[in-house]
Amino acid sequence: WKVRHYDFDVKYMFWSPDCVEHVMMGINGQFPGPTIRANAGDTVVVRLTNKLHTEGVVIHWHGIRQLGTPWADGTASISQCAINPGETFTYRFKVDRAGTYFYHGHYGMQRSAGLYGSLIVDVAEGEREPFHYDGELDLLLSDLWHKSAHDQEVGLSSLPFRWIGEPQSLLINGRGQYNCSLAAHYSDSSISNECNLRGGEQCAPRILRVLPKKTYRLRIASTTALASLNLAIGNHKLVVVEADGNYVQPFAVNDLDIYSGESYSVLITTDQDPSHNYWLSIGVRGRLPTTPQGLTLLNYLPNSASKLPISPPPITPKWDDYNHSKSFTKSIFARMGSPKPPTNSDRRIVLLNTQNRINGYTKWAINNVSLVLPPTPYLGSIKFGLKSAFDNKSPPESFSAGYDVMKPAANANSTVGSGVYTLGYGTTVDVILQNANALTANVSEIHPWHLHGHDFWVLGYGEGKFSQKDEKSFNLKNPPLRNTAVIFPFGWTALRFVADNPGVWAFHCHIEPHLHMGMGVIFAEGVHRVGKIPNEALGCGLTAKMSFSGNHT
Ligand SMILES: O=C1O[C@H]([C@@H](O)CO)C(O)=C1O
Repeated sequence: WKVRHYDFDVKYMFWSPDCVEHVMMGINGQFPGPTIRANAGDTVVVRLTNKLHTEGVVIHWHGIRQLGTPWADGTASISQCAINPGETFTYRFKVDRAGTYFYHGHYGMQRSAGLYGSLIVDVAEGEREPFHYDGELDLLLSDLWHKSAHDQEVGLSSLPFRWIGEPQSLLINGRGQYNCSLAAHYSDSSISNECNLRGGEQCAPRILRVLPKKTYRLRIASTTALASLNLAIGNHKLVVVEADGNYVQPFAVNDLDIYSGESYSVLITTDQDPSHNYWLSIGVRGRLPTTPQGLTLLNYLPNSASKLPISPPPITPKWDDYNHSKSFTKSIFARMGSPKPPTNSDRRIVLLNTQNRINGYTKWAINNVSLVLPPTPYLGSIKFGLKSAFDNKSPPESFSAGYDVMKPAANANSTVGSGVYTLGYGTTVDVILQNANALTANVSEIHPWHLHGHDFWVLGYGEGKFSQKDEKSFNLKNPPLRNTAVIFPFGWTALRFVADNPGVWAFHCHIEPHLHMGMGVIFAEGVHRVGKIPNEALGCGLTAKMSFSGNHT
């Protein structure tokens, strides 16, 4: 087992991810940030230096459970204090399990500003993956706005509310094309001018070079701020083998849906006519898209990459074809031999997802509470018993039985809050995520929910309001283990996990503006078992005052 050292300097820089120059957050002068690569069992050490002039920063290691190191989860106000300009914080954590992961900012809307990169964990040295492949291609998917993340944030927090709208570009490995199209050549394309790229530009696509008659593993992760995506490669089947760092029962599809916060590995076989190249396309699902597809080429060597495919890029399924999405999502099962869930749970928390207006401001609320993060991070305040650091009243376990999930919310009793769900250490917890109508009649949106510190089993999905009898439909035989699960419009999703990782963990919608508008909850478990929190994680709020008096050990 090795220790993998990285030095990350975060700063703003000019960059042209979609051929238009923007101010982006970069790491070591790169966008996206450098790829972290390690083997299962290794320790990753990242010395993060904040070179922003006027903002704090943190980085979350998405999909890494932080067993025994909850202070390294990289969530401002939850696991640590934001790192001040000029300061360095060292993240040290074990990557205990092979898989496809990524990292991203988790303070304000810094993920939207471009603070992200890939984190890939190979199997331990001497071990083998349960499937064969000859080569690997890594795809980190994201979306880009021409409005700055600050501008977006102010709009979301203003009266009247200003929504961020749809992204201007979709990016593959941080590269997209706003003012031209790689596929203009095909008559039905919406953008008519062909890109004139030589390959060295920041917005030139990363060509996927492959040899004929081989098998490749595509590692795909989505760190979009908003967009749900569908990915397809002309003429090629995708065999799904991994989801969120867990092996799944392999299944073949023509295209795959990926929501923000999710990752997949798919195997492709380069068994098509080797005299051609093929398109890989991504397009928006679940919201009326105004964003052109993101494109790159699957380049069969030794063909030139400038040889365009003979057919246009695969067409993204219609944005509101939810049956297509559901059929994909419901095809995902754990690989044989994966850990099974406990047969019963100790507690069931039902979380109603509503869009609300609170004092005129547009918010998202969970059981009528819209999350606001406190100035003192929970991990320190709970460990040291600083009760005044956040709302002591626990948030509701459920919502009123009479609530009509098919109608816009009556907002009378919605509030903002910073309360915590305290989970008994080692108990089995079920969470039912209940979707509902948003503020506009007959509208219910997709929300991908991401849990920190854990994987959960996805026990099932259903339509309408969850009821006790739906429990009978739970899959306890081979439910997939994931860290992110979607709720479909007007539906529910049932999850189960064991609260056995001492720490304080965010559970939230991975859509950046929705989290910012309060769409999340906080779980705390076994915090008295947490080891020594590094002082640098405690230097703000009430824990900072405490460290002056020197009484924390
Ligand atoms: O949170 C959101 O706000 C807008 C819309 O509901 C109001 O403008 C939208 O599409 C969201 O997802």
